[in-house]
Amino acid sequence: MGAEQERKVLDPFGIRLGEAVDQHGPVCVGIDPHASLLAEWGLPHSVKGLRQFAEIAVEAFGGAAAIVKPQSAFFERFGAAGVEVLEDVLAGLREMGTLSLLDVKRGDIGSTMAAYAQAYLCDDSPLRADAITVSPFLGFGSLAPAFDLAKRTGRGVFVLAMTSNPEGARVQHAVWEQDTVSGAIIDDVADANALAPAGTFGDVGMVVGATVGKDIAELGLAERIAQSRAPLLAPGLGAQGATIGDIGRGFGAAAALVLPATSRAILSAGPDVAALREALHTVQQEASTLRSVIERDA
Ligand SMILES: O=c1ccn([C@@H]2O[C@H](COP(=O)(O)O)[C@@H](O)[C@H]2O)c(=O)[nH]1
Repeated sequence: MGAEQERKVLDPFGIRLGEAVDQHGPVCVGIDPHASLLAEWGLPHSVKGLRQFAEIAVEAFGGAAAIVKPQSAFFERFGAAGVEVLEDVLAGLREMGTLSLLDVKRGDIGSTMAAYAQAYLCDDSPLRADAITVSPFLGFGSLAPAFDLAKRTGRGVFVLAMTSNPEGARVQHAVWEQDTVSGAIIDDVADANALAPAGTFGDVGMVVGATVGKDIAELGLAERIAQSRAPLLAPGLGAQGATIGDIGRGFGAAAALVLPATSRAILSAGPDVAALREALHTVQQEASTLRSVIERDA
């Protein structure tokens, strides 16, 4: 993408995401360069190995997935040189016209949150992504600087609501003023998306693990999640044990908003680019089948 095109004001994130999902299906594939995957791919555990891994992943997934989610931690662990590779991953996806969701799970007091927002959501930030993950556990209101900047620059923010790990429930299912913490976050996100045009995703998404379908049912949250209009990043497929079928069974009315997300289960098909694309395609077909069933039953 040329500099001229890059300066163009982006359409709202929710609209761009909807178009990408229509084109490629809803699957979000992760770029998580685990030490074990570098070894499996025959790459050295070094910045050079990280770069090769990242270049192969961008080649495989760019232009093939609706949205690609690099996990910042696996780049940060190599220090400044690793972060430089992450910048190049984000630039590579941009050049290929593929949406990026940087998984950084930021959250802090408002004034510091504003600086995090500038780091990832500004048009001229070297680490800019189309969307980032954020943590609401310093209070939902503390995330306002990220929502504001994302809105101004056509970007998105995914708020942790019901995470895929078993430890999350202790905090997220806690009850306060007769509602669960997750329930309150879901309603705050719904308010943030209140002005989204009908029939589109809102610009504020949520993280709701593919593993938590049973909890959604038990806590009676499916309808409230569906009302939020939030695109739902649903990690947990494959390596964490969840299946596309679990989403179909557990998410009820909210299933239509789900972006099933997986990293290791697809990356373990590498380093061959065609094999990575094939692994992605298999998950995309399963997710598309689920989508057709949901649309048929709606
Ligand atoms: O609740 C959450 C939030 C984020 N993640 C992230 O997604 C990927 C999952 O990787 P797999 O290899 O498919 O297990 C990883 O980057 C996590 O940090 C999550 O799993 N759960």
